[in-house]
Amino acid sequence: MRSARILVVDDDELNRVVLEKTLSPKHKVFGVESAEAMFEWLATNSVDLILLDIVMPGMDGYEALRKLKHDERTQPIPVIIISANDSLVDEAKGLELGAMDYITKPFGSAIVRARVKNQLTIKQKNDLLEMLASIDGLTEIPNRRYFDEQLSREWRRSVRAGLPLSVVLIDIDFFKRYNDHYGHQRGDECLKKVASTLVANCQRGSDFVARYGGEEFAAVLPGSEEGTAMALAQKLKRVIEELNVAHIDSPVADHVTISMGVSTYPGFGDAQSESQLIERADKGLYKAKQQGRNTIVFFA
Ligand SMILES: Nc1nc2c(ncn2[C@@H]2O[C@H](COP(=O)(O)OP(=O)(O)OP(=O)(O)O)[C@@H](O)[C@H]2O)c(=O)[nH]1
Repeated sequence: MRSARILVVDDDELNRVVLEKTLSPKHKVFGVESAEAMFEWLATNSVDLILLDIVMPGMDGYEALRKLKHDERTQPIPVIIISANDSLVDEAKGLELGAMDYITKPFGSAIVRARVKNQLTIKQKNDLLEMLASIDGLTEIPNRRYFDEQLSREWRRSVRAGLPLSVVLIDIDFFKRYNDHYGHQRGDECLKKVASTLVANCQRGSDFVARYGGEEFAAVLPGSEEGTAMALAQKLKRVIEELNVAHIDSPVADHVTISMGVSTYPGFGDAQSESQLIERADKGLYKAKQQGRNTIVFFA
């Protein structure tokens, strides 16, 4: 098992030190003395597992657990309660609130190590499943499911922070003709090449590209306004042309080209939801197709 990042939340310094000794050096262990300090720490740090005490001054462990499980950013972090409260009622309450395990104090080092190992194994498997469920099988880039989830997250973040968010819908021109002419297998190869080229050229900050549908891709550009999004779309158009993948049956060029629709929030006719943002990019893409393909249209 790889080394994990573990956060110990306990007001008793001795407990923190003992747990750190128990789990180091195999794992990187951090300690904070209160639930409030935990949330502060989590705002800027990532962690694989939390060991949480219940009775603490200020916010208690149950309240902290409830809060952790209510926030989509901290909800997936497994929590093991380590508490001197040894009644079945306490244990049941902790598990019902979403803790993965409950260890009573005084604890034995071997038990702590074994239970931590179990939870980390489960987390690793869950992370792998989550990753596999988010990847498109053919192109090995993020799939539609990942796109929908992330766009929705980025949308909320942009609205909250008052920051722009752009979407680019990308469609390979005359791809049916490509398949018909070169065969489905070459079609698959072409999709893979286009996908990896789009991804390689869309790496800034939290930008990402996903496979949106058959021969459609979508780029999400958090923090980018119209000008930046259009500049990126121009670049994507150029790099796909530069791939120079032969497409002799295409009426627009002798190589593979793409058409794009771009939309930005906030725009002139402000989108009220992420689906409206996509709708507008889709209208842009439709216009780009109408205008003869191998082109980009911004839709406000
Ligand atoms: N090889 C391959 N082809 C696919 C895959 N997914 C979708 N397609 C094909 O993509 C083609 C899309 O065709 P259309 O929607 O008519 O679009 P188009 O031919 O690109 O035409 P325009 O978009 O109008 O330029 C269809 O022939 C699909 O069979 C895939 O995974 N592999």
